[in-house]
Amino acid sequence: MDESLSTFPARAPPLHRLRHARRTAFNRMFAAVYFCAILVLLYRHALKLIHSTTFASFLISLSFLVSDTFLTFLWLTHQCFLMTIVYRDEYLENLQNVLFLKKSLDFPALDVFICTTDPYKEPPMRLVSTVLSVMAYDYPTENISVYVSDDGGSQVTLFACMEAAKFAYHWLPFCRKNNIIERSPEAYFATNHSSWFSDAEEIQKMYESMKERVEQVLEKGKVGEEYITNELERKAFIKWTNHGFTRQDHPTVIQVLLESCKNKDATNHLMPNLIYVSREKSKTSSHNFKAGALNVLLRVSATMTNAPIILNLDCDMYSNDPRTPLRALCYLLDPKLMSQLAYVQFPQIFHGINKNDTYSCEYKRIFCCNPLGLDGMLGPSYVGTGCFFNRRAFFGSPSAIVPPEIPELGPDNVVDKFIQSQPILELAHKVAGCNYEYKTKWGYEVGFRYGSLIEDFFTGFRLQCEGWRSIFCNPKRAAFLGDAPINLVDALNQLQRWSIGFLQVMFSSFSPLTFGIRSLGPLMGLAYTHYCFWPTWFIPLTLYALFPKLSEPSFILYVFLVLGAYGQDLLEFLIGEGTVQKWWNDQRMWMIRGLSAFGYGCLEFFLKCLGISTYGFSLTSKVIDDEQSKRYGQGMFEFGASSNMFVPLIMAAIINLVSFLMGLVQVLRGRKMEGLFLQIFLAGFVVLNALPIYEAMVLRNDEGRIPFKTTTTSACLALALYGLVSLPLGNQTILALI
Ligand SMILES: O=c1ccn([C@@H]2O[C@H](COP(=O)(O)OP(=O)(O)O[C@H]3O[C@H](CO)[C@@H](O)[C@H](O)[C@H]3O)[C@@H](O)[C@H]2O)c(=O)[nH]1
Ligand SMILES: [Mn+2]
Repeated sequence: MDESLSTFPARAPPLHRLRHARRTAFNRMFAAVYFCAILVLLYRHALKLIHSTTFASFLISLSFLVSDTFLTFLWLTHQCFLMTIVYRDEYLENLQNVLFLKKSLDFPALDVFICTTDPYKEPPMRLVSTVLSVMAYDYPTENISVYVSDDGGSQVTLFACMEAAKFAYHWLPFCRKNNIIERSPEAYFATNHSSWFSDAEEIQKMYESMKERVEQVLEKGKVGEEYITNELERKAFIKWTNHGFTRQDHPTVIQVLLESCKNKDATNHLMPNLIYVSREKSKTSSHNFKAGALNVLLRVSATMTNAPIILNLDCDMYSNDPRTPLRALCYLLDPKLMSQLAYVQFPQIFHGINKNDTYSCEYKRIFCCNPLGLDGMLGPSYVGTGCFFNRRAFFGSPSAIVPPEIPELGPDNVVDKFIQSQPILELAHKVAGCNYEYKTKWGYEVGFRYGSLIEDFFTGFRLQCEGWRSIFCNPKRAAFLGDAPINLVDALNQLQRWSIGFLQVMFSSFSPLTFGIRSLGPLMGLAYTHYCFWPTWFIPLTLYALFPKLSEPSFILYVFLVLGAYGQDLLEFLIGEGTVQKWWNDQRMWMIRGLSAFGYGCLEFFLKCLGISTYGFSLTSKVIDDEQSKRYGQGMFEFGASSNMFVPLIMAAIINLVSFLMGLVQVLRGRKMEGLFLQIFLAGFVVLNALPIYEAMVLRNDEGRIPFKTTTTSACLALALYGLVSLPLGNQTILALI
C-alpha cells in the first residue's frame, strides 16, 4: 500500500508520505454489524412476503423488499469510501534533490487549461483573477502556459484576457517581491493586506481601473474603439465583425496574448505563455460541452507547448496557494509512481459559503471525505477542476499508447518552433475545428471522455479502468477556491445536471464492483431520502404497513439502521471539519435534492433514453446579487425564481405538516400513543426539516419567498395525492387514522 516509502531508492529523499486513518478499524467492525442487521431485515421482509394473506399486504411487503434491497446495494457501495481511508503529506523541500538525481535540472513544463463559457454568468473579472493566480505561481514562469477556453466565443472574454496579460506585467513582480500568498488579485484586494506594502496602493489602482474597463466592455457587450490600443488588438477583434459570427456559429479564434520567449515583466523576468482559444462552433455539430472544450485545448496545447503536466481549472476556481504545482509534483515526479499515475486531484473548496452552509454546497463528502477513502484503493475520481494530469494518461493505458491521428499531438512530441510561427498556428486552428474529431477516437479512447454531463467522473473512471491510478492531495491551506451557488434554484439545477451524469456513468459502465466504487457515492443521499421520505408520498399506506407495535423487532431494527446510518454519517462529517448545524442542513438538502433535483434528473435521463428529449448544460451562475447575498449571509432560504422543482418539495412539506397535526390531534383526543408514534415521529422529523419552507410560503415578503402560484399548485396536488392514495385503501386507513 505504501508505495512511496518502501520503494524509493535509498539515496532519494521521500517526496510524500501516506498515513492510514485510525477510524477504518471501527468502520470495518461497524460495517459487519450493520450488514448483519440488514440481512435480518431483508429476511423478515421476505418472510412477510411469503406469508402475506391479501394482495395489498403482498404488494406492500414486495415494495419493502425491493426498496430495501436497493438500499442495501447503495450501502454496500458507500462502504468503499470508509474501508481504506488514507491521508497524505508532501515534502516540497525535497523536490530539488529529486530533480537533481533525475538529471533534469528544471521543473517540467505545465499547461493550464481554464474553461469559461458565458461572460454574463461567469464574470470575466473572476476569470482574470483565476488566470493571474496561476500565472503568478512559484514556478519557473517560462515553463507555464495558460490556455483559456472560451465556449461563449465572446470578444468581452478575449478583452478580459488581454487586460489580464497587461496587468500581469505588474502583478507578477509584485507578488514575487512581496512574497504574496493570495495571488488572485480579487482575493488579495478583498482582504486588508494592501497597506502592508508601499507599492500595494499603486497596483490596486491599476487593478480597479482594469476592472472598470472590463465591466464597461461587458455592459456594452462589445469592445469599442476607445479600448483598442494597437493594430494587433484591432486585428483580433475584427473577427467578431464578420457577418454571421455568433456564439453557436463561428470559426476558431486563437490569440497568443503572451509568449514567454518574447514578453518580459516590469522587472525583466520572462512571462508565462497566455493563449486565448475559442474553438470553432457550428449549429450542426455536437460540441460535448466542457469535455469537448478540454479536448480542443489538449490538442491546441500539444501543437504549441505539449507540456507533460496539465492543470485543469474552471474559470471560478482560482489558485489559493502559489506552491500548489510543487505539491502535485511530489507525486507526479515520484519515480516509482509516475508511470502509473494519471492525475493528482485536489478538493474543490468553496469560499463565501454562509455560516451553516444553507444549501450544503460545500459537498464535503464528494470532494473531501469520499476521495480520502478512494485514495486508499485506486485513487479518487476526477472532479472537473483543481486536477493535475499526466498528459500521457490521455493516450491509452500505462502499458500501451493509443497514438493520435497526427504525430504532432502525441504526448512525446517535442515542439521546436515558436508558438506564433505560421505552421504552428495553422495546425492549432486545424485541430480546434469542430469536425476534427469526426471518426476519431477522441472523447472515447483518447482525451477527456464524452457522453455525460459530468464528463469529469467519466474521464477518471475510464482512466482507472485502463489501469491508471490517481492521488488525492488535500493540503491544510486550500489549494483552489471557487464559488458555490447561493440560491436554491441554482443549487438544485447544478445537482440535477450531476444526477443525470451519475445515471449516465452508472448505466454505461456497469460492472458491479467498479460501478459502486466509482460513481455511486454521491447517490448515497438517496438512502437517507428513502428512509425519511418513504412515508411522505404514502403516509397512510406506510403507517398501515409499518409496525403498529413499537416492541416489534422490525421496528427496533429500523431504528438501529436509521440511527446507525445517520450517526456514522454525522461522525464522518464532523471528522471532516464539519459542524453539527452544517450536517443538519446537509441531511436536509439530501432530502430536498431527493425530492427535486434527483427526481427531475432521473426523469430527464429516461426521457432522453426514450429519445423524447435531449438536455443541455445549464451553467451555474456565478453572478452575485447584493440583496440575495445579504439574505444568504443571514442563512435564509432563497427560493426566488419560480421553478417546477419546488412543487414536489412543497407537497411533501404540506403532507407531512397535515399528517403531523392530525397525529397530534389524535393524541390529544386520548388515543393510544403507540400506533401513532411512528406517524408523529417521522412526520415531525420532516416538519422540523421543512420549517424554512413553511416560513417562505406564508411568513416572508422578500424576493426570496416561494411564489404564491407555486404554493397553491403544490397544495392542490397534495390534496389530489391524498385523495388518490386514500381511495384504494378505503376505510381501513381512514379508520386507522380517526
Ligand atoms: O459547454 C460548456 C459548459 C461548461 N463549461 C465550463 O465548465 C465549467 C463548469 O461549469 P459550471 O456551470 O461551473 O458547473 P458546476 O456545476 O458549478 O461545476 C461542477 O460540476 C461540473 C460538472 O457538471 C464540473 O465540471 C465542475 O468542475 C464542478 O465544479 C465552467 O468553467 C464552464 O465554463 C464549458 O467550458 N463548456
Ligand atoms: Mn462551477
